[in-house]
Amino acid sequence: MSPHPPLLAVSLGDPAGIGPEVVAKAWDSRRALDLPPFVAVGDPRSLSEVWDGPLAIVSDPGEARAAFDHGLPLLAVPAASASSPGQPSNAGAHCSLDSLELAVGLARSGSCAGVITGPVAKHQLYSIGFSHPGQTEFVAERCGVSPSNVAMMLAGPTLRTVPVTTHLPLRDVAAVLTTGLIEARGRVTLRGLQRSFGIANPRLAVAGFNPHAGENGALGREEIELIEPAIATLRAEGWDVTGPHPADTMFHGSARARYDAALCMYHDQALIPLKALHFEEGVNLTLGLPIIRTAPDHGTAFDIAGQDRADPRAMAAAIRMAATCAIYRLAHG
Ligand SMILES: NC(=O)C1=CN([C@@H]2O[C@H](COP(=O)(O)OP(=O)(O)OC[C@H]3O[C@@H](n4cnc5c(N)ncnc54)[C@H](O)[C@@H]3O)[C@@H](O)[C@H]2O)C=CC1
Ligand SMILES: NCC(=O)COP(=O)(O)O
Repeated sequence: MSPHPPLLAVSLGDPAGIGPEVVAKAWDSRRALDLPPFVAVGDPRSLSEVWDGPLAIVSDPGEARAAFDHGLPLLAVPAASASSPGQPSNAGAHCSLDSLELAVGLARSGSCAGVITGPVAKHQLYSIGFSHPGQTEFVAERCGVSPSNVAMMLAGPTLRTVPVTTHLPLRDVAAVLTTGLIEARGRVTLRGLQRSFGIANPRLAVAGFNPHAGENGALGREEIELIEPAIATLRAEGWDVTGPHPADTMFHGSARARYDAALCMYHDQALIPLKALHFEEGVNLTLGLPIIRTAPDHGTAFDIAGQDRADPRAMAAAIRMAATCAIYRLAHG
């Protein structure tokens, strides 16, 4: 890490999930993993339920840097009622949303150099009136960016994927896919590869939608009618874009070596290969924002919460990636 690492904000996510545990374990490993300083944002009880380490309650993020060596700095957002690990509640969902709001605000105001969001349960948030598909779209809205102009990138050591459509029923995907949306996600991805990863001439591989990328129209016409025109436009803008590729053959090792990111048509097309290869260290990164936002690739894992079984490596990778992007942006604008 750089000699002056940036301070980051980390929301704990749902207090009944594994977010508090993986954030605490990441802090425990801060020296071994050379993590930058961060301030956690969330419910103090959710941490003390699962962790015996030292908490440093702070009232201002400015206090966090000095506290970080000796205790996990926490901006407390107490839940209205205590929640037990593995047992989500409305109070916990409200707390996760308030923590997200505060942590995103710290990044937007410049008090922190970026935000890492802990896992939330989408169905819990929907049940308290959350109207965004996920945290990605929430953060975009808070930053004044249209959801179609951001991209959810899942990044691991040998693969980066971006789904064009995110959280919607599979049967609705074809109706939502448009050439304009594919182009927009492709453009955000290509610029993000330049801006956040320092790849001067990024290569984007675009997946088909149907089996065998439509088999020349015999197995579906989305490739011909929607995807090929989007690829042609991006190429005409000068980008290195290939496809549409049959999705089943674009993720093996030698195929992955031919591109910097894969643009996929729907959630599972992008997330299955990433999690199959890199579940333990996968990072979810939102491209196209004025701020830096990352998250671990996993969810709330209510099935193991409170059992000391949660692996903190994806959270640590998300913290590290946010710091790397912040340092890169500081140097290159
Ligand atoms: N960024 C976010 O906020 C995300 C939130 N979710 C939410 O999480 C909830 C649960 O989703 P699932 O599909 O069950 O995915 P999940 O990632 O929570 O769990 C899937 C499986 O992986 C295991 N697992 C997950 N993270 C782990 C870790 N760090 N260490 C060890 N084992 C781990 C779990 O125990 C479970 O068996 C959903 O409500 C979903 O909305 C899911 C993905 C991302
Ligand atoms: N499956 C990825 C995921 O759920 C991440 O969503 P988001 O809350 O970061 O938008």
